[in-house]
Amino acid sequence: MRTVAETGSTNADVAELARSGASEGLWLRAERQTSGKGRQGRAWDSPAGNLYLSTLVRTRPGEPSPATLALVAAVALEEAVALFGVQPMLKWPNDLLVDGAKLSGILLERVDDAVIIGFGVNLSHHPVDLDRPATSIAAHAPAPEPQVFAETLAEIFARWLSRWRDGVAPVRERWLAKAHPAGTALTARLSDGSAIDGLFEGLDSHGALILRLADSTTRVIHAGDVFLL
Ligand SMILES: O=C(O)CCCC[C@@H]1SC[C@@H]2NC(=O)N[C@@H]21
Repeated sequence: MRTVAETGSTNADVAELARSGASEGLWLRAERQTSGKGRQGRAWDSPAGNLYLSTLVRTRPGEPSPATLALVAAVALEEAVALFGVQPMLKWPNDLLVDGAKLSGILLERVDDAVIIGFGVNLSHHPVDLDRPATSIAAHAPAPEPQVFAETLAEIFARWLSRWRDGVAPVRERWLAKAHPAGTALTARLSDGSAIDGLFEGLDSHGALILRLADSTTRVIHAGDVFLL
């Protein structure tokens, strides 16, 4: 694992390395980021003390849908966090929540056949944002050292990645076991600003969210933000 004191974004760095032919298995951790990227074009505040870590997966023909790597990342992170004494709940697509507050974020980006996966985890502190409540491991248990957490996560991720290559089913099952139950009321906010209310029905084979709407039809959501009602 490579560690740097500071960079703009570990995802941007790993994307650059992927373009120049870097192999799968590369991990890059920064102690802080100056231009951390979140989902949906948001910024990810990245002061020292928390985890900023990215890796790269090279996808191959015949493997499960690359979009389902979001589930691999989420189940690996959930397992790592639980090892440090905090039991989070997964929220689609790959947020970890503790008592409804966001503990971490995962950002997936495509570069040709590579998928860059970036993990941001609030280990020792969290941003205060009344619209989007956040929390940290430190708020519930002793905060791990970022390097120790990073190495633990990399090991667990490798295990889930290899299971995923044999088929997405066990990853999907694990995700569902750790997520909000079927029937949970959710609002999905799409990138065009529209919002859809529905009940959580499950995940399709690409890991997309299936919502049961009030008129009993289902709607498949591929990208967006989801809020628990
Ligand atoms: O918005 C989210 O929930 C996703 C946040 C992802 C943040 C991580 S921190 C490490 C990696 N580098 C980035 O610039 N972003 C991801």
